[in-house]
Amino acid sequence: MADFVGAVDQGTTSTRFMIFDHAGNEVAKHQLEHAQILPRSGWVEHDPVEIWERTNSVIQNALRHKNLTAEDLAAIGITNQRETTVVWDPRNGRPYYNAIVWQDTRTDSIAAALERSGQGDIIRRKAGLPPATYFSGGKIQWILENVDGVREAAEQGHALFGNTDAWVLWNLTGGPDGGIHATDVTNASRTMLMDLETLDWDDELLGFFGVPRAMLPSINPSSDREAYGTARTSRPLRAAIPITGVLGDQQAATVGQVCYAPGEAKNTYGTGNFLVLNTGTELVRSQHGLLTTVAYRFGGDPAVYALEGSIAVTGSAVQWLRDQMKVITDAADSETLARTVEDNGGMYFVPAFSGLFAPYWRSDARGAIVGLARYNSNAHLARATLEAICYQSRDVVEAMEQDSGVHLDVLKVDGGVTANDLCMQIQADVLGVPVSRPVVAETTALGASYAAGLATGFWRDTDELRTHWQESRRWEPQWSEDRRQQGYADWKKAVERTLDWAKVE
Ligand SMILES: Nc1ncnc2c1ncn2[C@@H]1O[C@H](COP(=O)(O)OP(=O)(O)O)[C@@H](O)[C@H]1O
Ligand SMILES: O=P(O)(O)OC[C@H](O)CO
Repeated sequence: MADFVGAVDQGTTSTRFMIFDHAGNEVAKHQLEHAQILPRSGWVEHDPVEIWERTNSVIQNALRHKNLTAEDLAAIGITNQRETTVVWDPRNGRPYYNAIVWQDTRTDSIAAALERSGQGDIIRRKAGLPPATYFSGGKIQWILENVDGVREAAEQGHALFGNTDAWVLWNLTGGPDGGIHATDVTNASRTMLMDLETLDWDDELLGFFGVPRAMLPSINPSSDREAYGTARTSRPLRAAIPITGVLGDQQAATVGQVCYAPGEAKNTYGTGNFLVLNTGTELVRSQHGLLTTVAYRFGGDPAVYALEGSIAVTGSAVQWLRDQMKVITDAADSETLARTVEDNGGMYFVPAFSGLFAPYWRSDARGAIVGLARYNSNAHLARATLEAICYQSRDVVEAMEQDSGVHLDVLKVDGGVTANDLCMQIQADVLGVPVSRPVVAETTALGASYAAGLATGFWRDTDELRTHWQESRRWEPQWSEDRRQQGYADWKKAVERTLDWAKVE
């Protein structure tokens, strides 16, 4: 009898494999980073072969470290960085080009042209998304137009598209030897190619980007007994394990944070930040710069939708302090350094490296540090970086409250940055509501395991999953209302200064 469920979490900076027991406790984990390839300003790529090799290694290592075998796993889930686009040749498994990452802005002229032609409004209505560099449609178009031979190959069925879920799934299920080409509704809802009502690829949308249907994976529920087949490759599992859960990482975190009722929300702090609010089985169309997206679909149940506030740069601003500016040597040092000052010393940092995502959607924005005086130091910059993470989250919380009428009485958080105690305290201060982190902080992998385990009966239903959630830490707001209001007003002024900077053709 298999006592555990496993999940691959293929993220922007790393890939991990995690194993959970029946009570949702972490049993094993292995994680490996992959290279961030930055060929030009605004371009961000990953090597899909490296990602697949890392996936293999983390599965093997997580099992080996705990003396487990594949037979100990009842099922596997896959969750992934969304939108990041891989196009490969199914005859040999070779990618035609590096994966174009969600943060990459090379498709800004494609997005601008969609807006100019009026097609942007059709994309908003059908796909629930503003035309932006963020989503997969423009990235596929770019590969079709710029990589020799791919368009012809795609028309003949020799080029497959997938986000990294589909790439990992295809490889795990046999690769060129019968690999399954499939994705789930949550990933498909991030392409600008799927109609949110029919939950199918839409010919009009495919036409906007010139994407042949033959390259697209089948769209399936996020939790499904049949669609994703079994992991049967000799490596890394050496046994046939059913793959029964697939969903985008932010939707997986929503499932892991047990946000199963309309009005429940979570905010994940990783490379970027992603606030997701469950809106139930009704589509809510944002009037304030949020995305309408699919939260999850379990088996034959109706799809559950969400409003999402996606922020491109949060934890990656801390990486920038470390790698580019050499202000710190480790992400955790951002806290130590920021604690040496009382406040930001008047300095605001808006890390609009990829333009601004929600709620602004301005690809012409670029990063700015404003309010500088000779008094300011590295410590103020560290503090301003943590504040930027929190103010950007306030921007999307405000938009969410305006769109949905839901007023949060507590913000559920998770992700790498939540290890930063000062940042979480600032978040409570900036929002004026408590911030709460669960015991299992790896909610993304947990949610993918839940999706997989629900399909096989390892877990009965979402009521059972709810009983697993436990708070580990809570931060209460401490700022006065005056300080909160003044700080936010200054932040909004700083955001204004970043706009209309980059030239979009
Ligand atoms: N103590 C910390 N303080 C601030 N940021 C941190 C800290 N620890 C990790 N991070 C940031 O968290 C991010 C990684 O979080 P993770 O949830 O693993 O992200 P992802 O899933 O996007 O790869 C990195 O951008 C890193 O800079
Ligand atoms: O891999 P993460 O955690 O940075 O998440 C990336 C998002 O899915 C992008 O939409």
